[in-house]
Amino acid sequence: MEPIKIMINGLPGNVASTIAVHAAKDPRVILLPHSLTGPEIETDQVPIDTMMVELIRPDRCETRLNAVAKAVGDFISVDFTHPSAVNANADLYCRCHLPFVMGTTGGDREKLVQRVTDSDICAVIAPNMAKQIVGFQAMLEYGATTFPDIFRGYSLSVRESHQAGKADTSGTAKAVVSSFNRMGVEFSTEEIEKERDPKIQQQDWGIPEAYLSGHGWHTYRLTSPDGTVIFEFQHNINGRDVYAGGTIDAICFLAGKLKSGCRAKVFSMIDVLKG
Ligand SMILES: NC(=O)C1=CN([C@@H]2O[C@H](COP(=O)(O)OP(=O)(O)OC[C@H]3O[C@@H](n4cnc5c(N)ncnc54)[C@H](OP(=O)(O)O)[C@@H]3O)[C@@H](O)[C@H]2O)C=CC1
Ligand SMILES: O=C(O)C1=N[C@H](C(=O)O)C[C@H](O)C1
Repeated sequence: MEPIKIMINGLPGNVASTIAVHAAKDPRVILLPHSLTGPEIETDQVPIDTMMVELIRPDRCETRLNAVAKAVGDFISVDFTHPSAVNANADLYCRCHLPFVMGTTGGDREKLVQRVTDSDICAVIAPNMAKQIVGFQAMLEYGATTFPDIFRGYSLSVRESHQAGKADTSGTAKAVVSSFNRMGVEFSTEEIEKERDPKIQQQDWGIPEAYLSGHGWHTYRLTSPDGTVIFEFQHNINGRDVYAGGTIDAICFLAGKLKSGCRAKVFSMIDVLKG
């Protein structure tokens, strides 16, 4: 298969930068030297591997995306930007007929899916690209479908810790809560306990100092009504490298779907893992 051209949006942000460095070395993809960036970014380019990547601020994004598409032909956009940009960026990709992988969390998720199904493109949308976490989510979905109400009456606590700059509540935690809801657990995503204080993260949680600026630790605890039974699920990720493999798999999966003529469809990372 020919390498797939991709644009990684969200540079010089943390996750976009990590994924771009991996992509630049991966023979399955060709990283285009352009990236949509935030309104606050003042530099015009950023080094990734051996290339300089042009940074495109929101006021120029549509003109530049159309110009790049005209110059290089088909490509897949990969979005690790900001929760506040999710719906506007998806709208932009749809208007420009650009299939995309959306790793960014937050925004109006129903509207996001609807926008793609009303368009002539396809997208992979998932709050977590780490394949082992996606596998865990698939197990929970299996449980929810096969044994609905298995945890009815149980109480749930959800605690997540991320770097201080994280703008939203974990999208992964919200997705996991929705599976537990389908297993009969009454719990609202507003009840998710967020930790963003590096001091507490290091002292109370034991998160290594090197990863205070980049981690995603999640603990889900289910307790039976009389307190005699406890289940605890935990996934603790240090750094961001783990998201790169799944993201590049998602790009390849999406390219395959487009080649087979698929349009107006949203896929999850569970679809990618199964595919
Ligand atoms: N699906 C997954 O597996 C994972 C998802 N994520 C998600 O990825 C997202 C990014 O996380 P992270 O890299 O840590 O965040 P950062 O804040 O480090 O980076 C976000 C970048 O996006 C830029 N940005 C803001 N608005 C726009 C816009 N309209 N268009 C393009 N770029 C924009 C920001 O610029 P500025 O500084 O100007 O705001 C910043 O450079 C989050 O939603 C996070 O939850 C993270 C890890 C894994
Ligand atoms: O912002 C992050 O860092 C992460 N965001 C995703 C989320 O909100 O669940 C995935 C992971 O937890 C890291």
